[in-house]
Amino acid sequence: MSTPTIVWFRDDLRLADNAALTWATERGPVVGLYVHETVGRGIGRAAAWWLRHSLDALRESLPAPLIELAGDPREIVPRLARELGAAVTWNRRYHLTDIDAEVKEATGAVSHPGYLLTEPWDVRATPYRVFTPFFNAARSVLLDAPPTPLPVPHITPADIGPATVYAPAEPAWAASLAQHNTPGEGAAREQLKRFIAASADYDNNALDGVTSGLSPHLRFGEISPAEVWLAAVDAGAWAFARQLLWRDFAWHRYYHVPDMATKNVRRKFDRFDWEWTPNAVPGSTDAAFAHAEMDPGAQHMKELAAWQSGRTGIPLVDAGMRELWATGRMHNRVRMVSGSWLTKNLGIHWRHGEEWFWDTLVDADAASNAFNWQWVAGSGDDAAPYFRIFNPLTQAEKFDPHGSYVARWLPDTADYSEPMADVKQSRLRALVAYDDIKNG
Ligand SMILES: Cc1cc2nc3c(=O)[nH]c(=O)nc-3n(C[C@H](O)[C@H](O)[C@H](O)COP(=O)(O)OP(=O)(O)OC[C@H]3O[C@@H](n4cnc5c(N)ncnc54)[C@H](O)[C@@H]3O)c2cc1C
Repeated sequence: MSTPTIVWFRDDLRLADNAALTWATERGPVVGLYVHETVGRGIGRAAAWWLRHSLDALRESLPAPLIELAGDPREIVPRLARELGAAVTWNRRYHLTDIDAEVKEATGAVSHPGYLLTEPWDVRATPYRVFTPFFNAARSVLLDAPPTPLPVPHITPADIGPATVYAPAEPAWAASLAQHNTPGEGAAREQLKRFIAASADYDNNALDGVTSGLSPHLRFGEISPAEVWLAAVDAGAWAFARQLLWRDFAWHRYYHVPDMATKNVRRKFDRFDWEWTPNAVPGSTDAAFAHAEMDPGAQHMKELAAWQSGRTGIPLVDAGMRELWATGRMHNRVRMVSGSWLTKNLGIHWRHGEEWFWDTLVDADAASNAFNWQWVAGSGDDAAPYFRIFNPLTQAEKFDPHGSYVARWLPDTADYSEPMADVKQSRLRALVAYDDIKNG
């Protein structure tokens, strides 16, 4: 039998339109590998839940062994390649690139595109920092040379005996996540089909509007963005297709600004007078927050805890935070409104919000989360201007006019708390804080 090829699965947990898998199949027998990486930022708990089930679905559909190991891929992948006498291939990711470079050097691995519609170095030599020109250029690239998704290949399994499986524990709220989510390639394709049938009604502003619900499927690569893009173009769903390019844009920016999850993109925000700057906390580092060392009695900690648990006294914010906890998802508009409340009205640093979303969103991804938090806070590329502070009361009137979203996630208004901050006063305070840095 010819030498096997290891397909190192990462954010591409699918068989269809998987360039690395197709490439490996054409060479001979295939063995799948997933590494639960212990280097870099650990995956959040809700996303880890999704990942577990997505890997189980992949294992069921992949007609080849799927080895799961935990550790440093720079050690694991070359070792396994040596043991099996195997070649290595993968689909590219746009972060942790130093790790991939080392593994490539050690194994001669071959990489392929497929996580994004466009490569970060392809749309323009000088990367765009503003979305609209990026969108126009990327759309032209995609319309001039439409992507051509690959079919599911005919896979020959490598004969390696029983595959190792590593199964991390489920988070405490997994039962509730399971009620609202179905991970896996089959579910992703079903979801796309359902959405395309309703895509004429796409509206990502109204809180009861139709959206695709595809973000966690795209996050874990259970369906390729190329397949989703072509379905959208076919259906004439342009407003939706435009959102897909926000995803590419966030990843392109993250590729060029890899410390986006910890540092203000617009450095004048380093001087902003946040109530609580993460690296001002004794013992904390950029990589990890030392929550245990903080004073739980401090006002800003109480405020953060109230925001996390949906008890700020602002109905739209609290409904959103409860939706997040119950489902691992949150409507995009409510993400913006609750993020604005935390960073602007409560004056708490955006990294605390980013960290919470990282842990509780099933679609949490390194680029989209950091990019959007900095967008909300005003400190990012093409960000909402700082003085654009969402008023959560008028936002609710406009986008949830019958109150059905709030009623769904916040039915228990009897013991409902008073707002922790006055909407108007806290807005004015935020604007004064911004005045201090705006001309720097
Ligand atoms: C503070 C904040 C944090 C966020 N964190 C994440 C995150 O960790 N992961 C994530 O996938 N999205 C994130 N988003 C973007 C957006 O809220 C979700 O992608 C969207 O709500 C998912 O629902 P949907 O699949 O029904 O979206 P649809 O409206 O159907 O959009 C289709 C797809 O386009 C992409 N998309 C849409 N809006 C955005 C956007 N603003 N930025 C990047 N991609 C976008 C997603 O892949 C989405 O599935 C965040 C937004 C905010 C304001």
